[in-house]
Amino acid sequence: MTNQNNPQEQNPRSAYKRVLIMTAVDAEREAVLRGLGRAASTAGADIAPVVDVRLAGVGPARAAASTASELASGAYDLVVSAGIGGGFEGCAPIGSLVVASEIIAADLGAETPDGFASVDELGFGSAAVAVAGSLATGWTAALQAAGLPACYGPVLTLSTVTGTAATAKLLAERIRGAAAEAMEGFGVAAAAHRLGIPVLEIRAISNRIGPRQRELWKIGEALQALEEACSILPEVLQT
Ligand SMILES: O=C(O)c1cccc(C(=O)CC[C@H]2O[C@@H](n3cnc4c(=O)[nH]cnc43)[C@H](O)[C@@H]2O)c1
Repeated sequence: MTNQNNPQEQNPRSAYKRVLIMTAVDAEREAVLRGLGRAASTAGADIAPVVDVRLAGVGPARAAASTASELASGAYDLVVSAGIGGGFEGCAPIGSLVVASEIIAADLGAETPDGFASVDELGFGSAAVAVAGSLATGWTAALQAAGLPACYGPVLTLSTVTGTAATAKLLAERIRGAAAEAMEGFGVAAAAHRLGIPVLEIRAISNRIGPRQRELWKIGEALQALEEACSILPEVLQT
């Protein structure tokens, strides 16, 4: 992170001058800030982009509205949806990180007698937003190189946290390779996409997706992983 007074002059070598990170809740925001703070004390921090971390609120609608309002300043050239999330079994264990390869509104569509039909199939736009691909793969590789368990795969956005094995199975079957779910990514991405601003999503896994067992969520572990991931981000943005 750099001083925010004059970003254009302070980071001439970064492709991204000013980055907006949106988190749902304050505990996530604090974890992101701790990670960025660690990055600020490492070599190269003088050319790192300016990063602002703002609250999105919980759920895609709040996230879209909050992100659109932040982006109205015209100051940002990259947006990141960051926070904790649920991990699909066999893909993303608790404490690991998932960098989105695609951000998918998994419940945006219609139930039909033949199963779920997405908005794409219904002819009302797309339920997927593409991410800044090389940045996303670069972040994943940097996380892995730092010894952190990280994978690259579709991250689903849902307005309702999945709470049964049956729904988890349906989602995994419907969205091939689905790695994680959370509640804000598509809202953040929709706001960014509308303005043509590249977007990323990262989720630190606090719980397994399936039967609801809130008492087993490892939020502290996930927030620690989120902090680690964000300590690496400025370096990734400079390469
Ligand atoms: O209680 C706490 O200390 C605390 C700290 C940080 C975050 C929370 C939340 O409950 C945030 C809710 C947030 O988490 C995402 N999330 C996490 N797991 C899932 C999931 O399995 N399915 C969907 N979303 C999940 C989601 O993005 C929420 O906004 C609490």
